[in-house]
Parts: sequence; C-alpha cells; structure tokens
Amino acid sequence: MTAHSTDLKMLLKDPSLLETRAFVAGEWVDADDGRTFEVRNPARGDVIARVADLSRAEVKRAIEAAQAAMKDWAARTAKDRAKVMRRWFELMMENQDDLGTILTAEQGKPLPEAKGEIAYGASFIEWFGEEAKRVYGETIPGHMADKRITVLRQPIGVVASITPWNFPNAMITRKCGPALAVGCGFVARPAAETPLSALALAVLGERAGLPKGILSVVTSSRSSDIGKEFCENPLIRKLTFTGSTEVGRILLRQAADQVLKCSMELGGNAPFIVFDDADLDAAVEGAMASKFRNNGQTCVCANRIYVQAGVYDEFAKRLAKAVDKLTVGDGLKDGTTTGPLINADAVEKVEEHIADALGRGAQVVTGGKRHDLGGSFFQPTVVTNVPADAKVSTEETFGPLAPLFRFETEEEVVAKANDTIFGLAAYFYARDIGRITRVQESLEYGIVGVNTGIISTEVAPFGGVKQSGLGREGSRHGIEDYLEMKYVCLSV
Ligand SMILES: NC(=O)C1=CN([C@@H]2O[C@H](COP(=O)(O)OP(=O)(O)OC[C@H]3O[C@@H](n4cnc5c(N)ncnc54)[C@H](OP(=O)(O)O)[C@@H]3O)[C@@H](O)[C@H]2O)C=CC1
Ligand SMILES: O=C(O)[C@H](O)CS(=O)(=O)O
Repeated sequence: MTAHSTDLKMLLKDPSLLETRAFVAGEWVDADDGRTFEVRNPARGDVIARVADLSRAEVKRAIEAAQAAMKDWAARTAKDRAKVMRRWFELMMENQDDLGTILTAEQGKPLPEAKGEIAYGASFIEWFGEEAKRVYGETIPGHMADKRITVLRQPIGVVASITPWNFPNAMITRKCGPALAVGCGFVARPAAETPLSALALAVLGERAGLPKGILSVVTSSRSSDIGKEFCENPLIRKLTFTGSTEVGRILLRQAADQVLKCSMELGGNAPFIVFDDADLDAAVEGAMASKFRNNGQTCVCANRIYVQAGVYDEFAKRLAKAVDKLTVGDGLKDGTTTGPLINADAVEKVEEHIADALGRGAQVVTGGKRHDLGGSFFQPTVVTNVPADAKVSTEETFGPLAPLFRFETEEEVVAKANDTIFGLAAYFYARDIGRITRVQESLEYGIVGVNTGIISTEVAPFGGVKQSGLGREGSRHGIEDYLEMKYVCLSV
C-alpha cells in the first residue's frame, strides 16, 4: 500500500476519519479566508491532503468557546467525564488501523509502529480518565481555634497545546488526556507536517461525547502567529509544549509577559552506556530499540553510545550486524522497519553529523549515505571511534545515526554523559548491582533506563531536567500541571 493524494481515503475502513477542516468551537470549519496548506507523504513527497490554514482570529474563537464550554464540563462529576474519556479510548482502539494508516501517511513511520503509537496515545486518555476520579483535596489542622483550613484542587482553565510531528497522536493525548479529564478546555495546534492525526482524534472525541467547544484543533501553517495568540490571550491559563529546546525558549519568553504557566517537553541528547559487565546481546537489542525507533526521530533516542574499552569492538560488530537487518522503505509497505525522515532538513542534519565525525577521524562501519530510494530515506548508520569534540556529542541528531564513543572508567563515562545542557533520558547496561546503583543515582536526567532501551509508558512520569524541559507528563504526577490549588480559610 502507498498513500498517494487520491487514494489515502481508499485505504481507510472509515474514510470520514480523514478530516481536512479544522475543529473550532465544536464545528468543522474552513479558514475564514479559505486558505489551506499542503500535507505531504514523506515517503513519496506527494500531497495527501490540503488542510484549513487558520489565522489568529479563528484561534481566538476556539479559545473563547473552550472558556464557555468549561463551565458545564468542569461542573460534571469526574466519574461522568471519565465515562466520556473511556468511550474516546475505546473508539481510538476500535479505529486503530485507520488512525495508524493516517499517521504513517503523514509522518512516515512503519504502520506497525504507527499503530503502536495509537495504542500508546490512547493509553493516556484511558489513564487520565481514571486518574481524574482520584484528584483529592485536603483538610489541614487550623492554626487558630476558630479557623478551619481546606485545600481545593480545581481545573487550571483553558489549556493551549503545541506539539511536534514525530508523535502526531500521542504527544497530543499526553496533554489533552489530563487536561480534559479534570475539566479544562483544550485548544490543540498540531505541527503543520502532521495535522491529520490530530483531526482524526477530534472526530473520535466528538463521537465519544466531548461537549461542543471543549476541544478544538486549530490547524495552521503559521506556528509563530498561533503561538503568540496562545501566549497573549488572557483566557489561556496554561501552555503545554513539546518540541525543540530552541522553540521552548521562544515560547517561555513570550509566556513571561502574562506569567503564563508552562510545561515544556523539550530536546534531548541521550547517552547510552555499555559497561564491560553488560549482557552484550541485550545491550545491542536495547540500542537498536532506543536509537532506531521512529527512525531516530524521538527526543529519548540514544544520541551518544558509550562503550567500555573491553567490549567496544565486539559490541560495534554486533550492533552493525543488527543494523544491517533493518529494512528501509515506505511505512505502508509490509516488512518495512525504517521509514523516511520527515523532510530534507532532517536528512541534511544527519549528513552534517556524519561528515563532522568522519572529518574528526571517525569511521563508518555501516550505512553513512542517503538511501537508494531517494527522497528523505537514509541508510541506518553506525560510526566508530567518534571523538568527544564531534558535533553529535552536543547536538541532537534526530535521525538514524549511531555514534560509538570508547571509554575506560565508570567515573569518566558518567562525567561525559552528564556533560550536556540536556537532561531528558539516559540508558546504561551493566549487571553489577553496586555499579547500577551508583550510575543510576549519578546520571543527571529525568529518565534513566537500566538494561532497557524503551522507557515510554503512561504510568510513569516522563520529562527532563536542565534544558530538556519543565514538568512531567504521564503517571499520577502528570495531572498536577492541569490543576490549581486553592487554600480556603474558614472562620467559624
Ligand atoms: N521532550 C519531548 O518529549 C520531545 C521533544 N522533541 C524535540 O523537538 C524537536 C523535533 O521536533 P520539531 O517539530 O522539529 O520541533 P520544533 O520545536 O521545531 O516544533 C515543535 C512544534 O512547535 C511549532 N513551532 C515552531 N516554532 C514555533 C514558534 N515560534 N511558536 C509556536 N510554535 C512553534 C512547530 O510548528 P511547525 O512544525 O508547524 O513549524 C511544531 O508544531 C527535537 O529537538 C526533539 O528532541 C520532540 C518530541 C518530544
Ligand atoms: O516525542 C517524543 O520523542 C516522545 O516524547 C518520546 S516517547 O514518549 O514516545 O518515548
């Protein structure tokens, strides 16, 4: 199967899930001025849809509608909101195949991986529908005989969301799940590269019973304009962003004017450390999962692979052998394990990092070039003997490049792993319990995978330290960002 502009609908069991209008205030609308922007299939480069290109005026209407809808939605019981969230979860899973096909068509990841993202995305809707029923307040022993102290937990208000193209479903549900479950209004602006998954999510949310106006999906090619509306509109109480640290800084600066509450899931530079006491086959498996998931386009991908000298050559040989088994191709084609990169810029970033490493003395073990398929396809690549001053040491590649660095001691590698402005995810493989305890405590990261390369789940707090972000998503902690605490002092 391939997704050309005329046949994507033909690939769907329910073609009505392929929506190209924006979802504003409970209505499916074109842009006021009729403008649209193109969505392209990264595997072929052809246009698969033309989507409503909204301006700030339409976004303003969406925000006002969310504010109006919140009154009744927040007044409903958590149990009642949970029923709607549960139905939404069920509809996502019932339509997993179609949602996966739409996601692969616009983002490129292999269909099995896209369907996996749908299940991952749906898990946040399920999880937070349940968590909302456990948002407890508290009473505090009064400080004076005639005072009674209570603490209420209430929805923070209208939430604005800006999300990236690499997980077009799950990055939205990881935010709208908790926000809607506790009673907030939600206005989502998906990446221009991948709006179709967000619109399909809204189709199912409407069918599940979300009240008119409580959720809007404002599609636009003008990300900066929409971001400014989110930061400047006084009805917005919370901005939640997932994307690069560079854009996160821009939004934080803009949000400062209104002292707008922000949560930021930003860039990463994950170290992946293999100690000489590691199970090497397990370490290779973990490195493959962490590095090549979504073709290396995740913020938690292994970005630097440190291997202790005693096992360096053997690990490099086994990793290259595993990489050579990857099958690059169209994500909708059976057997594809590795799709295209999102666009030409992404290809150039990978090439830049490879050229820089080779220029500093590294060697290519496998891959290293654009794929014969052309376009934004790239050969999964392993390079060895990468020096510490290579660009890939400090910059996130966001592509299928596995750079191997050699190290001698535990102290040396922990210092190198921590020597970055980022602090999202880190991984290491070892079996000595003393080493595992020391290293997991010493790594300056929000997430540490020990003898595993995959850490993503709705039940755990996902987020980074340093310049990888602010706040946590998922787990019981992930609901806090969408609640305000109110202290009530009653004089009796
Ligand atoms: N910590 C985490 O969980 C994650 C972090 N990331 C990080 O994001 C990067 C890759 O994603 P990528 O999409 O390229 O990141 P970007 O930061 O470029 O874009 C993220 C989103 O922000 C929008 N955007 C860009 N500029 C502005 C602006 N000035 N104002 C408002 N919105 C804006 C983009 O819209 P448009 O694309 O339409 O311009 C997109 O929707 C990597 O650095 C990766 O590590 C990605 C996913 C998860
Ligand atoms: O966009 C990303 O990189 C995701 O946050 C990674 S994960 O949550 O799918 O692991």
